[in-house]
Amino acid sequence: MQDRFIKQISLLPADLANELVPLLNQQFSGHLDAQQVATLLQKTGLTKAELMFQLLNIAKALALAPISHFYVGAIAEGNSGDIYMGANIELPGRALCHSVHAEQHAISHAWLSGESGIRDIWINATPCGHCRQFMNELVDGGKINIHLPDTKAQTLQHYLPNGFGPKDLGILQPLMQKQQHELYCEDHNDPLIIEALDHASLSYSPYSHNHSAVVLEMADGRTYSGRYAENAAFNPSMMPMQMAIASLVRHNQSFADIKRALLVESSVGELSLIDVSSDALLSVSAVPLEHIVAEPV
Ligand SMILES: O=c1ccn([C@H]2C[C@H](O)[C@@H](CO)O2)c(=O)[nH]1
Ligand SMILES: [Zn+2]
Repeated sequence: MQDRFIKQISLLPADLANELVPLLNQQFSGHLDAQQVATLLQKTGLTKAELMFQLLNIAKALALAPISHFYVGAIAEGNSGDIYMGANIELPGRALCHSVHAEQHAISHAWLSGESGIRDIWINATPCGHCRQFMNELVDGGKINIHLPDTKAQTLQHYLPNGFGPKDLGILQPLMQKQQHELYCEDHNDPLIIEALDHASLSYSPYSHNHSAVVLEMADGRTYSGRYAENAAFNPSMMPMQMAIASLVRHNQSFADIKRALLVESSVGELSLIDVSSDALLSVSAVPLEHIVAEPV
């Protein structure tokens, strides 16, 4: 089991802890498939709600909060029934606007894993206004059930009445609906570029058209990617660098092992993420940010 879960696992009921220990192996990165969840329910006799609130203790352990020391965990259930954990991530020494909220982290985790929508989300603290707005960008966002400790589950619509969302800007294909914005670049031989182009084509940037993605490559050759996810209210948008860093943290990798970092963005966007991405990267690594501007196919 990974060291980061040792303290949290001791807070769980013994039979759940016994079932979880083998799952929290070195490969664990906050994902449990529907079958694993069903097995945990069956082996422990817990209700779904009881299990999810217990699992938030594990999700919380994925946090990186050097500024607030306040640990938030979230678990998003995708349409497939698989569950995706996330936790808040604060970038050391950087502006607070670089932070990733637990809800954004869990949702981006589900999106990167190929989910087409979120049905339910469990959070150990009430979602802030920024997260309510972020969730309102999702397919059927208003219908997502929000589960908080000691509170009746309510929809996002309840927590964000009269919400502003993509429809207000004429966007009818919201976040997590399949995007396809193929990009082209001369260099076909660099696997990092190919991976970044693939993710950029799946990015969600209906407002600026800056289809973009970041890939971080580690010393052992593993890669962690992030796609740009815009928001109708602009400021709650999630940057591709933050999404890639969140993925790296979830996989229990060390920033010191980042060997290459690449940002690919579309030439037709109204803006560039180069400076904001470099600033975020610099907080965790001295590796220079490689930058490619790609043409739409
Ligand atoms: O809805 C919320 C509210 C706060 N936080 C995080 C952000 C920051 O890291 C810390 C303090 O606000 O808690 C979340 O993750 N979700
Ligand atoms: Zn929030």
